[in-house]
Amino acid sequence: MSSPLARPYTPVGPNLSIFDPLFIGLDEFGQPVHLSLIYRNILLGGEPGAGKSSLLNNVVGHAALSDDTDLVLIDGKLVELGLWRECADVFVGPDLDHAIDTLERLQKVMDNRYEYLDSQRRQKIVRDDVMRRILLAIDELAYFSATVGTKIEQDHFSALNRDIAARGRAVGIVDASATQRPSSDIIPTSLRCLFAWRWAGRCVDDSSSDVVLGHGWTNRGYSAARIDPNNQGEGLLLAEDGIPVALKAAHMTNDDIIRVADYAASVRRTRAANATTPNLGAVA
Ligand SMILES: Nc1ncnc2c1ncn2[C@@H]1O[C@H](COP(=O)(O)OP(=O)(O)OP(=O)(O)O)[C@@H](O)[C@H]1O
Repeated sequence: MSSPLARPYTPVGPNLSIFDPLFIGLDEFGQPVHLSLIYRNILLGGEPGAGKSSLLNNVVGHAALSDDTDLVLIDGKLVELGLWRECADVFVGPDLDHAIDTLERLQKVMDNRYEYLDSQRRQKIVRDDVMRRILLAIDELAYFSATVGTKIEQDHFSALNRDIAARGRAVGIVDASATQRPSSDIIPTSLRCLFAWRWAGRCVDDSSSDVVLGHGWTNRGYSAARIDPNNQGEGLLLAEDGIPVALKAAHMTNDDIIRVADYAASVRRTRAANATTPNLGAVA
């Protein structure tokens, strides 16, 4: 089986699919790096300013231009993903109750989809399935799991996110979570292991880098603490079956994002107006 990193071709939007490879940046030789999101989750970690939100915007941008994908965006800072609000089926700002309510509904969608697959004697959705794919993007994870609300609410949020990351992939739900607090309480091993893709931007120390990439990578010579703090967007990208590769993340300026988001929103409005089939996976 070829590596998901090796897929060479991405069509031009708006006919993108979340099944198509996502262009995510350049490797240390200046070569484009693509990755496949479907059936996988992506975790982004690193110190403030490392470039996580910028990279997450690439992920959301690809999904926004993907005709088969709904967006569920949860943004503790409101402004990191806020430019995609018009494209989103659900947009959650710094509101833990709303975030929990949204994840509970997503969990229900996930359960319904499993019942449907079971009734069809199938294990996972495929490209020509009627079920729409869903991107769940969360920035900043720690805001909801450790900062606001009570411990019970935070744990409930974390449990929901973990369940969706664990069971959502086969039913077309991709979880992309970012945090500037890569510590074991925010990203326990049990959560990290659910993310096939992990990108560590500049980290304050080796142990933070290992929290994102996995224990032992620093000892093998891969630590995001060695990244120049002035080199924003530079990081180490790890696929589940590989070794970390240096990646300079693709970067969209604010104006770029506004242009892409406005275009994607208008395509989505047109599609919704012309829709003839019900949306089986709607979370809105
Ligand atoms: N790939 C990139 N190429 C060039 N510049 C970048 C790149 N990524 C980020 N930057 C620059 O770094 C700044 C901070 O990036 P970003 O907001 O993505 O960091 P962050 O890790 O999300 O920080 P925080 O945790 O504080 O939100 C951006 O405003 C941009 O100027």
